Amino acid sequence: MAMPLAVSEQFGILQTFQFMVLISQSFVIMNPQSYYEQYARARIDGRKDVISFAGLSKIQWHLSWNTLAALSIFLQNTIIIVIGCILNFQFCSAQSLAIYIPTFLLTSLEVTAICDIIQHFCKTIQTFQQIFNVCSLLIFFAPALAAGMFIDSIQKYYLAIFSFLPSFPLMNAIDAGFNLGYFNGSLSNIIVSKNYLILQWGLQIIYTIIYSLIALKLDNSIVKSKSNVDFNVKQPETSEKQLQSNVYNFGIDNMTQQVKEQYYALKQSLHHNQLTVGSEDALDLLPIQRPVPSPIIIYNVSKTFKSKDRNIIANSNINLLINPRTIFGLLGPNGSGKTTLCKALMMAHSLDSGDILLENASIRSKNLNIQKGVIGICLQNDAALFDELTVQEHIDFYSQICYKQSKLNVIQQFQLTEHVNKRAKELSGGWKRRLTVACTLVNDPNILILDEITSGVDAVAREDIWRLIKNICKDKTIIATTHTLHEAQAHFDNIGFIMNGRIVCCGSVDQINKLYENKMCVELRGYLNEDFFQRVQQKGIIMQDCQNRLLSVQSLDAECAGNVDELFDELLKEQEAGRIQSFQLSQRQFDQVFYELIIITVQKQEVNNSSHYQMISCNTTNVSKYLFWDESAKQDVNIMEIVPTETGDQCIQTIQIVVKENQRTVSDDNELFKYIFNDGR
Ligand SMILES: Nc1ncnc2c1ncn2[C@@H]1O[C@H](COP(=O)(O)OP(=O)(O)OP(=O)(O)O)[C@@H](O)[C@H]1O
Repeated sequence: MAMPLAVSEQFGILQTFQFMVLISQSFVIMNPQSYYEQYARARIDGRKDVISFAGLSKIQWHLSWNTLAALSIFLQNTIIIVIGCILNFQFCSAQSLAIYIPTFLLTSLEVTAICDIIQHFCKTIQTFQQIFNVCSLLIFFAPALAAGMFIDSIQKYYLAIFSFLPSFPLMNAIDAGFNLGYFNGSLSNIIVSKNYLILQWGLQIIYTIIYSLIALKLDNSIVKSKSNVDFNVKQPETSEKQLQSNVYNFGIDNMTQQVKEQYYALKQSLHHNQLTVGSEDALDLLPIQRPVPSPIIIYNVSKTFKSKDRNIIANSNINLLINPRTIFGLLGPNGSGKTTLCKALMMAHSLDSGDILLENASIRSKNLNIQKGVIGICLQNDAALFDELTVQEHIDFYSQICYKQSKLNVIQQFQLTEHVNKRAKELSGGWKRRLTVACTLVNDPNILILDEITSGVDAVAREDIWRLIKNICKDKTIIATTHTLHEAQAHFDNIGFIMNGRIVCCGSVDQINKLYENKMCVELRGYLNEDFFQRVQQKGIIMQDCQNRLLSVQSLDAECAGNVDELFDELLKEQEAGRIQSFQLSQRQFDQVFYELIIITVQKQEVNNSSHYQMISCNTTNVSKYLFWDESAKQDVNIMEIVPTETGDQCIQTIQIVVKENQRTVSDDNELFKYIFNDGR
């Protein structure tokens, strides 16, 4: 071994080398992926797979891990020292090696034992890192720096005191002494000459044993292989809806390893992505290959939710063809089945019958490729957002887990720039909705499902959101649900009205408007006599009351055959004659069309072979009585729901009744009552 140079002779190189040593040590201790963090992760995780794989007992595994850990640190430092020897640095003498190498080994054992203790008090890897870093600062660097700074000015024999401290402060003090250029080699001489080295090793062994015993005592996971730690610490708490949203938006269920494995396995097996359809009927209906972009075909889709006492038909024989790159709106009252259909599209539940073709593949083929990366869905209530994450963190998070990443700068596009550092919980409803849509678009899906994305958003923000979506998503097929009729009229290309799980009307906004262009609404103060009605009827105008005549303002519906002018003239004559004080003639609005459709649907006695819908009005008390008491009726009849009518009469309620499949059809209310309640009431 070459003789060490004097400090003054090697100062420049030494400084550089010392700096490297410091950096390497900082890296080991501070880096989140550092060796110790890996160790803690393994400990916190429990690594049952490693244990069973190696066939080791838990304690054996723990000890082997400790030894491996120690060896790894030892190797790292040995390399540094050997380089130092080759470069003939002062501290790399045989004497120094004798101090350092075994000390590093022992120190590493101590540190892993300390990791065990720290991890016991940590619920997450992050907390572990934080505590470990603070401890590192306190027990590694602070004493080391202090010792390094004063090492030349203190009496040599006081250095012995350091030997009685837990050993790594001492060794790091020596390290720092070297690294910072304060130390000139005399300490190693003293330690060796006074046999402090042996004392120090002895102490290190004792400390390691003590730390390990404390760790063993504290840490049940070693003994019971049961961790009290949530390993999924990088993930914010995730609700079922959020999970669905993540899965269906981005295709990677990063919450459970199992799903991830399945995903990759399926991805591989679906390498040769062929069109597959779920039923032979669908095969008959649809050609095998379709050009891209392809329409979405919803064919004969039905879904019934079964509960203990009743079945809810959420979707019933739905058939829709949604052209690519168009916006299709699903409108319907609460509980009509919109969300259920959206969920069917994203394969959140199995279908009772029918099939859906997306991107030339059937959802029944369980071809995960068609959902992952293809469909983006914004569920209601901003389910994809995490309260504690900022806007930027959301985009980063979804960018990390997405299947294919959009080139779009969604933050900019959705004008979220000034909110990037706000947490989701600090955003207003409208901004949350924007962020939800932005998160969905990170994955650049071909098909976008927007379930009531503008609910609770003011009119201006609503327009803004739609303007942005239409601007950004020109090449996407969008299926949107809404309760806002104006929104549907203004922004959707085609609309499907859904009621009681059935599509009752479907077409373009223009087509639907056209159906009603001759339908007028008349509001007037005063009363029209029978003569008036007869007169207009002769002109082909059919009018009827739609509200209570007792009100001073009378509302009437009028269906004109293109002769609105004549109706206006007749009304004017009535006003001049003093029979009415004022009147207003207007075209039926889109929302009135919608409400009318609902009324028509519920009034229409739909009878077909498979199921039968009835609306009946009856006394609430009797309904309740028979609903719950007449067991034989319950076997044959499913009561869907009880909807109070708007008559204001509390004892009259409208109930909707669905007769089970293959029961005989019932043609009128009386017979239905008889059928249900067996007593003709
Ligand atoms: N998981 C389920 N279990 C049982 N019933 C369900 C389930 N999901 C939906 N339903 C029922 O299916 C029907 C349709 O529900 P869906 O959520 O599809 O309606 P919707 O049109 O989206 O309503 P809204 O406009 O209120 O969101 C409702 O009667 C609902 O109670």
